[in-house]
Amino acid sequence: MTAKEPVLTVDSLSVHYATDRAVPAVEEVSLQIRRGEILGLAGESGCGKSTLALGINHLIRPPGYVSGGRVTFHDDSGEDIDVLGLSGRVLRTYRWNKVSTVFQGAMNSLNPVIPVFAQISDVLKTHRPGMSRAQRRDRAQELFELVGVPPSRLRSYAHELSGGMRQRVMIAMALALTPQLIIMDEPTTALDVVVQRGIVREVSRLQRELDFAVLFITHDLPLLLEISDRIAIMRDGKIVEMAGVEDIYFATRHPYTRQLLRSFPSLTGARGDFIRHGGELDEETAV
Ligand SMILES: Nc1ncnc2c1ncn2[C@@H]1O[C@H](COP(=O)(O)OP(=O)(O)OP(=O)(O)O)[C@@H](O)[C@H]1O
Repeated sequence: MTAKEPVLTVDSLSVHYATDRAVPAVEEVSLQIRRGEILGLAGESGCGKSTLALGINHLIRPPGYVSGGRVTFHDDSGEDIDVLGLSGRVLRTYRWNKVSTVFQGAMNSLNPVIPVFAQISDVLKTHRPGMSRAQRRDRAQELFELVGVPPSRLRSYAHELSGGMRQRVMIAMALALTPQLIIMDEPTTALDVVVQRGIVREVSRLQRELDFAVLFITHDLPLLLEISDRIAIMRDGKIVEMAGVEDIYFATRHPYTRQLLRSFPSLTGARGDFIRHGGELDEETAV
């Protein structure tokens, strides 16, 4: 299996919201996420990024509905899974085992009355019933170390952790079952810039170490230029451009992408120094 093979294919996916004024939130979107890559998805608020993420997870709820298209997960076993055809237990297993998601504000979705260890342990208990308590504890400890949270915090409750630590715990949970793809929808928006950058670096490092693919969604194009292999630009429900990071930055073909790039003044500084080159972040310029 090579790095260039797709892990997920979205084919002409359309999602509408049946409100008073019908909203076509995602319109005939086609894209592929390749094994082991970070695909950035950028676009201004309301362009349909979160709806696309929900669609990929088969999580669209009324008044939303999928009006057309397919989502296919290409499992590393060689099996192709028709995601929109899954339901019940098989769908739940797919969501944690194959593809996991860190949603916007997810750090507030930790249960406040249960220590974080028990929450990670629950995921393992449900999906890996053969694991003993000691194995679950060891795995939780290993996951905490991976995401940079001292394992001594395993007994903590969510309110005892900083926002950044809570988000790291959410990322640890998303990694728990070694999924092949992690979808991150504005995972750091609620955090201050320094903490945000720390977490994004961690995600980038983990991705290189563990080789899962990431769909990283944000309106923060400079951030995507730092961490992505390729970037898709979304506008009014459609993907208007998709290309490698350097092509997006130096040779964008689309006027809307140019407009988005111009809207970030910091991008007019040291030109392109912060772009991801061969998977390495430039530590000095990637502030
Ligand atoms: N539950 C809903 N009911 C009706 N319309 C919705 C619903 N959720 C989203 N929409 C509409 O669908 C469109 C796309 O919204 P979506 O949240 O997917 O965009 P987004 O790019 O993720 O925005 P943001 O960056 O602000 O999260 C918007 O016009 C939004 O108002």
